[in-house]
Amino acid sequence: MDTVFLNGTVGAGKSTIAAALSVLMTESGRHHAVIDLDHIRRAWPAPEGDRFNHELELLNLRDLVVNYRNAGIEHFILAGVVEQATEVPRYEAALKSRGLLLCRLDADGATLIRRLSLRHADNPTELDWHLRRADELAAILQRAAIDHVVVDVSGDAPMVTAREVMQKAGW
Ligand SMILES: Nc1ncnc2c1ncn2[C@@H]1O[C@H](COP(=O)(O)OS(=O)(=O)O)[C@@H](OP(=O)(O)O)[C@H]1O
Ligand SMILES: Nc1ncnc2c1ncn2[C@@H]1O[C@H](COP(=O)(O)OP(=O)(O)O)[C@@H](O)[C@H]1O
Repeated sequence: MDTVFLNGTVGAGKSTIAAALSVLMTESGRHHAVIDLDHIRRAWPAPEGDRFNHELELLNLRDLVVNYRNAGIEHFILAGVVEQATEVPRYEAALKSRGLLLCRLDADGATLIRRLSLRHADNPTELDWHLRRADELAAILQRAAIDHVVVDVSGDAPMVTAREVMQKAGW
């Protein structure tokens, strides 16, 4: 297993847990990289029919991974969204992965509202979009049921969740 893909709805804590995993991997001396997929698909405009710039994200990932692997990186921690099973092998190919754990972070509705309200406190329009998308995407991900493991993140501190994910990945 060389990759953990943190999946989950908007505000579930993907970026936060990715950072916590990085701390644990550093502590145990393992070469790794964190790739926040939101960052490598943030471009405007997005093409018709691909509003989240998914194709550009995959192209960017493939190129980044070449550089990371040349630099000796052996483990990848990704934070992003996978809605469909057909996308998993596309990520594995872009990563040239020897095993990918798709791990969904699941938070209850009240937790999502609390976290998003804090994160978007300065922008009511953005908060409104994220709250709506959080519900919608949570339902899509639950219905799709493609994740290898689902970890509840409603109560725990990020490092506690990160330890649980490390264990599930066998890292
Ligand atoms: N299918 C799918 N693929 C990728 N990303 C998805 C998807 N569905 C929702 N999201 C989440 O949408 C949030 C908004 O992203 P952005 O602010 O970059 O908006 S946009 O891409 O410009 O539309 C951003 O959430 P936050 O990271 O919480 O802001 C994305 O993670
Ligand atoms: N385990 C946690 N406990 C408390 N707050 C958290 C936890 N995980 C995430 N948060 C907070 O919730 C918000 C959303 O987390 P973030 O990592 O940005 O989610 P995502 O990447 O899934 O959109 C952030 O403000 C973050 O600081």
